[in-house]
Amino acid sequence: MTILRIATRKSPLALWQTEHVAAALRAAHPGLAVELVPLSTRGDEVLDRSLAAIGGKGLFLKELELAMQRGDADCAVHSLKDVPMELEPGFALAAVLQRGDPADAFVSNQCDTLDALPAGARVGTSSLRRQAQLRAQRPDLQLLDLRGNVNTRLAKLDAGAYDAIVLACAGLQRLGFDARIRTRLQPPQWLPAPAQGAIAIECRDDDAATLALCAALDHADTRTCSDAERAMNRALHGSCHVPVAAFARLDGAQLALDGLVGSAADGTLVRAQALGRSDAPDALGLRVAQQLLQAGAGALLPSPQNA
Ligand SMILES: NCc1[nH]cc(CCC(=O)O)c1CC(=O)O
Repeated sequence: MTILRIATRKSPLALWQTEHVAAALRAAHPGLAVELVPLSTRGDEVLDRSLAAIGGKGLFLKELELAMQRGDADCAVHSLKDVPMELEPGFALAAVLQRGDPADAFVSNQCDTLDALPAGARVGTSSLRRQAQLRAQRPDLQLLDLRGNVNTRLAKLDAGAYDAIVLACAGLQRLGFDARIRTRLQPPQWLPAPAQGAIAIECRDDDAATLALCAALDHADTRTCSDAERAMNRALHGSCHVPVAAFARLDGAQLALDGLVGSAADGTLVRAQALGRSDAPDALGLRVAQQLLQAGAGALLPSPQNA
């Protein structure tokens, strides 16, 4: 391979993450030439309708996968939380990099904490998972839609459209906005999206050269935790249509997984937790999914015919 070409979305966060992967690949393979191939995706272009309405998060991957199929790019960089539980046939996750901060962030120009917001305050987020947890903790809040990239969301907060917003700490930190984080909304009380904070590299599953180059960046512990979280979400048929949250942590050979399913409409939360072995993350994910269903989560999930 003469040059490794990495497809990326054009948002500031996507470009940061892809530059980070490019630098890590150059460091792991001295002499390797790495280039970015920035592309527009339908998920970035259509901002006036909800992601669920235009086809879900897979839209962010489609254009990048087409570029890999055409041979215009060798691999693509994604936030792992935006990658559907089932990859398109012919593609594989060549690496999952060491996770950044997995927590959500409470961001406001008025208050330090969610509890300190005045009654009826306006909070922006389009994530059903975040809406459900906000409703559970503060049923009085007015929840408002908020889409766009991280910079756009902060600009809308600063323009006064919201009293507070909830974003991922990892995205804020990567873009140099650490100082905007007023509170880290931490597990196990507040759970992030499955695989939040982890960056993944996708490539064609028959591209042995790219798979081998990217393998150097794979972080075993992050892979283990994100596998457990994604297995739970997969078992619940989770997608961006469903408020599902999960967080796994490793303690030696022991893996602990917290999961929840919620209702964005009324703030009902069903929670489950289990311990398992670090060499069987998928089994633990399945077990927590079953516990959630036994505890009544099925009523909060869309029925298979609507999914
Ligand atoms: N939903 C979009 C998205 N996808 C990944 C991140 C941040 C980085 C990450 O969580 O890995 C964000 C922004 C956010 O949720 O605030």
